[in-house]
Amino acid sequence: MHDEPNDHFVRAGAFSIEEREAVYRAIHTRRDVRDQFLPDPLPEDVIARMLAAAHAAPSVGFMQPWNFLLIRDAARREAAWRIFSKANDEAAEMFSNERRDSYRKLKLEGIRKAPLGICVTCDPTRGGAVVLGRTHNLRMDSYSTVCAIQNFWLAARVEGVGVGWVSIFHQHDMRALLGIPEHVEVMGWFCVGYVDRLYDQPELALKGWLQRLPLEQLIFEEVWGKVSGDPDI
Ligand SMILES: Cc1cc2c(cc1C)N(C[C@H](O)[C@H](O)[C@H](O)COP(=O)(O)O)c1[nH]c(=O)[nH]c(=O)c1N2
Repeated sequence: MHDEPNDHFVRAGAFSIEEREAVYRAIHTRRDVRDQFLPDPLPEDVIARMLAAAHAAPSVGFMQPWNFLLIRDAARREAAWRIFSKANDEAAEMFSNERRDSYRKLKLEGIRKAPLGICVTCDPTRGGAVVLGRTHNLRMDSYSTVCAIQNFWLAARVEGVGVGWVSIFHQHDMRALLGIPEHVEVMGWFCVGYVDRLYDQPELALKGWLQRLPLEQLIFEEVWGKVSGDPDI
């Protein structure tokens, strides 16, 4: 028996080395952007490609529960910022002393600076009363919408567009501002725009809030808690 060298054949469906590197580059250099937005409006074809990427996401039972509300109006973005600001003050109070001071120094949104806001929603009624794959965990609709968001985020990266996820607000405030029906979940407000720079690491790591965990500590073998090299239980 001998091993076939890998580069002598291309696995069905595999990308070329250059394509693979490009995809991994998009994944590893995607960033959450808060403050680096430029005011330039995004061309419609760029927005269309990013939304098409979002819409290509997997979804439970193919229910496609997402909607994308595009908000360009500065006054409405200002109102969204006020909604954020109220919740952000509440959030700061949830941390104790030193951590609260560090929290207050963080910039956690670019709602007014980014020329485009996109509110992504999840409609749990989209697929009818019973949805294939969602029968025993109703949250699968939100998980599906997060897949669409991640696709959007990666597409934005390859377009040179920055995206920042803002989740610090009361659902009912955002629903009221944007006329979103009561039964629809607000997944986030996304600040979208060209950027003057991208950090090479998560901003929260650079600012000393939290660091990336070592991957090897997060991979278990066979049973919860058993990491590679541990003796068999
Ligand atoms: C569900 C969810 C919700 C939020 C976020 C992310 C996700 C997945 N993130 C962005 C988050 O802080 C960021 O992704 C991590 O810090 C890692 O940084 P990079 O995305 O790798 O740059 C985020 N960032 C922020 O400044 N304000 C926010 O309200 C949120 N909310």
